[in-house]
Amino acid sequence: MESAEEFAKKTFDYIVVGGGLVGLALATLLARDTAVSVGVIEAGSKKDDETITIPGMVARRLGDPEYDWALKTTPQKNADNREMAIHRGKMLGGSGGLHFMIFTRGSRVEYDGWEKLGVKGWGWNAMRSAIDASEVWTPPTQSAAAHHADAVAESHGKDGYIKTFAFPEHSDLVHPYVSTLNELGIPTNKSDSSGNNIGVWSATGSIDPITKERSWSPNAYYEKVSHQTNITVLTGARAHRVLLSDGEGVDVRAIGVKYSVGGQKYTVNVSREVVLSAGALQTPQLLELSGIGNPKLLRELGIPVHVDLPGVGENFQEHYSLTVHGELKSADHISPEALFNPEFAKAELDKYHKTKTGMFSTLFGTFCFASARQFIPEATFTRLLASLDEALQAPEIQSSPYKPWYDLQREFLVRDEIGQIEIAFSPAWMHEGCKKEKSRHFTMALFIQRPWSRGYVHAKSANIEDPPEIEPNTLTSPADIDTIILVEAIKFAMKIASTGKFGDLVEEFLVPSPTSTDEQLVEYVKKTVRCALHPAGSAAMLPRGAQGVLDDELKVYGTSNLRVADASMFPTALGTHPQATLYGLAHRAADFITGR
Ligand SMILES: Cc1cc2nc3c(=O)[nH]c(=O)nc-3n(C[C@H](O)[C@H](O)[C@H](O)COP(=O)(O)OP(=O)(O)OC[C@H]3O[C@@H](n4cnc5c(N)ncnc54)[C@H](O)[C@@H]3O)c2cc1C
Repeated sequence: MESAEEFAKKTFDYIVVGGGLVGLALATLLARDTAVSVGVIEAGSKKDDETITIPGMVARRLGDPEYDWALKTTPQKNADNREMAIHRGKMLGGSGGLHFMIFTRGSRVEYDGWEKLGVKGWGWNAMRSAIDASEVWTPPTQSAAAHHADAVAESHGKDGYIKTFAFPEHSDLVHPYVSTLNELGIPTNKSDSSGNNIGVWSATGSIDPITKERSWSPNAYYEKVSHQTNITVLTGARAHRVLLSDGEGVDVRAIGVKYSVGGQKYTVNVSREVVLSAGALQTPQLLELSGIGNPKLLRELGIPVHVDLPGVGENFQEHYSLTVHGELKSADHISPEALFNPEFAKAELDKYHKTKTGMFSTLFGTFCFASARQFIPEATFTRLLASLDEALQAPEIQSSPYKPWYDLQREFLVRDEIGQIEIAFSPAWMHEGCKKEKSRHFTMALFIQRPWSRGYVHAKSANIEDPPEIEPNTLTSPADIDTIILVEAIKFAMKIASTGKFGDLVEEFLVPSPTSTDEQLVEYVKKTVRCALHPAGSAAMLPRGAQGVLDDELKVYGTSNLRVADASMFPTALGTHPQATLYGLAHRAADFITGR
């Protein structure tokens, strides 16, 4: 690390803005060639305390301004007018330091779907190789494999960077829970990373199998090159905009980056390329502040227009989630809630330090990805499809630049290989405002995977210090399909809790009330739905005429040497947790940039 002044004196071959999950991995990959110089500008600082590294301590820094940008959406008119929290990591490694470590891939058909939207070379085969290149997988323990963790070596990378290992500890509720899902027609999936994540399985995490610590960009990538003199990471530095050369009628060129440290402003020059990796909420803001975006919006903010690109900030997609809760007949099972007892927590922490086992060495993650027909009754599904098809005839959809996306969404709704809903099972009571010492409860978190609601992220002013306007347009989908999917998912969760071996263990379903009418469930959805913290798509890789911002090689249209490499590039949300895809993205970006 060096001073802002020294950094500003250099001319780097490559500058990466945002040393987050993708940015820091990408900078490392570029710096493997010691003949080139790489500069990274990261607003946060280095964080490697136990609240970040220990799996069982996840979520402790959510909302802490030292670690979290703690952004908020605008009030969501279809969600009880609530502003929703949208946490983002503010540290070297980005949101990779706040996340819950679930490392899983999307389904083959979804990556192939990106290609159907008009981007070439991003199908499953290409993404699979890229994710393989990022991963060093260790087979699960016998116990984890017996609890349905992926044990298939062919589905994983072996010689990459991020260490992955199935979460080692599991609740004794997993077996009856999985048995019930099987009874309800959801198969056990032996390898969720194989290109098919449908079914029920226990998660692999980005966790070091030996140290049982978080494996992420700072320790898995950057540590490998941090001793080299050709990479310089400036932390605590806020990028304000990319400096562009003007060229009438030709592509503009990035020539440097303006940034500030402690209120002092600097510029740094670049000779080859600038890559924006500030994440799906801040990259569109930086593009706009640099004069790339919708000219009308830029003029309103008093920003000179360099590239007329109206797709910047549009196409914003987010998974939404809510939780449902029930009570078990017996308290006789392992629950992370036990950690609310200070004496037990201290003993567990000692155990973790000495043996790297116990509650702090793990997260409890058993997941179910279900296609629409797996959890929505046939008659309801038929009605839903009919009203959706009618809504899709609306002129604004038929003439929309996103028409191919609507067609893809419709195709994916009826296909059985696509997860429309994710159910994350936890042997704990995670309901707001309730007693935390209770330990005879369970929670199912329900995540919509292919949201039809689409919003935007835009700069609110020409000042980078003003957070962007984040408008996900929650629950504003054609035929109200997002709301209906969540309502049906709640009913399915209630069915799980009253069926088979798991149902036998359940005392009662508590929240929402199992006697709720459909109208009451809609109210529950509106009152409790929240961002699932997987924002994506706001500087999408799509054809320029379809509101695209990036070409197939992640280059910003209308520029000759400015790329985006972060979750903004998703052409459409994927039905999975994003980190595996994003590490794969870092490898693809490095290959494009170096011409490999
Ligand atoms: C609480 C939580 C739980 C999650 N759980 C999971 C999970 O279990 N599995 C999974 O796959 N995904 C999970 N995710 C999502 C995952 O972490 C993100 O999708 C991923 O980190 C996005 O990577 P990124 O590189 O696009 O952005 P980020 O990792 O957010 O990186 C962006 C970086 O840019 C920096 N930056 C922003 N603006 C500027 C500026 N102007 N100047 C300089 N630097 C700037 C930021 O400080 C940050 O370091 C979770 C996310 C959160 C918040």
